[in-house]
Amino acid sequence: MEILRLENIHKVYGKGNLQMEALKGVNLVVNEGELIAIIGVSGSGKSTLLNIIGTLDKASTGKYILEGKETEKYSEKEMAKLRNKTFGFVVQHFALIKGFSVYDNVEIPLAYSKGNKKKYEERVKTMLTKLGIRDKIDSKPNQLSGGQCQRVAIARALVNDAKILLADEPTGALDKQTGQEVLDIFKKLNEEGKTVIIVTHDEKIANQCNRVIRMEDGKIVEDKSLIEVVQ
Ligand SMILES: Nc1ncnc2c1ncn2[C@@H]1O[C@H](COP(=O)(O)OP(=O)(O)OP(=O)(O)O)[C@@H](O)[C@H]1O
Repeated sequence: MEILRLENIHKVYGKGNLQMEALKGVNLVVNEGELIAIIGVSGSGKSTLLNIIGTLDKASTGKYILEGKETEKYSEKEMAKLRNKTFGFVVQHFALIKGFSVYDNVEIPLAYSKGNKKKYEERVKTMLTKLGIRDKIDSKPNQLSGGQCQRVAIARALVNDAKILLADEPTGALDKQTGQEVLDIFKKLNEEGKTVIIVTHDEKIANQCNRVIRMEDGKIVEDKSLIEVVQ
């Protein structure tokens, strides 16, 4: 089932002489439960595309239909709420808050939800257990390895039960083995039903995804399925 659709998306940064077109007419349909890699050289528009998919940024022109509704139709406030419940974000350098414990970092997305504190505490602990870092609950990020930091970031991305995980170079700051372990987590989450989109320039990572989208100069130049998706 379709979860999101981009139609003829263009993204222009800057003004006047300094204009730069980062996306030049991108069309893309993502179905629920896909595991997608977006690859391409530096500057080809991968992060721009991921940020538009995650509604962190807006297209200059074109249509974005998220779960059947045009994103243009949402107010800023509605969009923020929808973003928080739909997307989990993971980035290359983890983006953890240094002075916060692991627990506090993972709890951040819940701070915006109104609900039972006890229930949230259970939810954070469940996520930490799932990611194999329950014993690090009181540690600060500088006491953790890179792989452990990325697990904390993934736990944070999942704590709201996001349907779609968006990861921008999630293995980029990790050694090969730790990067593979992080990819294995994404694969497992995908098997459990999450839709996962990973930006990477590592072909070995991309080749383990079900679908590989190659970007070049702001356009999708290749979109291939590596594994038949059972409908
Ligand atoms: N905020 C911005 N203002 C102006 N230009 C930008 C901005 N963000 C990105 N760009 C430009 O848009 C183009 C696409 O950038 P983008 O970050 O999407 O590429 P990328 O494929 O993700 O690259 P990388 O692999 O290096 O992260 C680049 O030429 C970049 O310089």
